[in-house]
Amino acid sequence: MDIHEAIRGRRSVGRVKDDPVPPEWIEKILEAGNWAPCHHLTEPWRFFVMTGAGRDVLADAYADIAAEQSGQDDPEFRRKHAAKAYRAPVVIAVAVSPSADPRVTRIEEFAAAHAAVQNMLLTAHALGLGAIWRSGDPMYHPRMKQAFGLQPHEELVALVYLGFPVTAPPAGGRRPVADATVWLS
Ligand SMILES: Cc1cc2nc3c(=O)[nH]c(=O)nc-3n(C[C@H](O)[C@H](O)[C@H](O)COP(=O)(O)O)c2cc1C
Repeated sequence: MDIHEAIRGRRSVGRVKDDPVPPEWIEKILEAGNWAPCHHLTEPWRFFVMTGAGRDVLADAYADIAAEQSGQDDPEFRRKHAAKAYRAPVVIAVAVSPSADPRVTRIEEFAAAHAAVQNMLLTAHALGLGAIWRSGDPMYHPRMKQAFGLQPHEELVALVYLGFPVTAPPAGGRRPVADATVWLS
């Protein structure tokens, strides 16, 4: 797929089938993330690939966070929130592990991890998969960090849900790029 076609044709696809995604496709998506640019070659991204029961880690965290925030803890309530983890057959949690090197600017470590996510979304799209970058308040909760064994200085930056799309997404839209651009010549 042509790069411009991939960039413009990629859409956030939230509704995907339960069908499994071939592991080699997942590897391809991870490989794309791993080739993102990064200042000082820190490669600060970390990937947690959840499939099948591996998604229970995320489900339990969603349920615990919702229970803590609402004060409700009945099984039905927990199940409803846990269900979010099973919206796709593959969920890849992307974290950033910022380097301690004094030359490194923390915000740039996040920039690199975000670039990794975009590489992954584009690769998923080029493979014909549907994918969506999800965050949401629970992603930033300490319980979510604990779920993936992150250290205090590390953060989750994305929960990438992916699978085979149920339907083709509607065409996207953006304002004209000129509206976001200043030419200095
Ligand atoms: C940092 C980030 C976080 C996002 N979090 C969510 C989310 O929690 N839920 C969601 O439905 N979409 C989320 N999105 C996807 C955006 O809603 C989506 O990219 C936007 O609507 C544009 O649609 P498109 O991706 O199809 O072009 C997120 C996107 C980014 C970049």
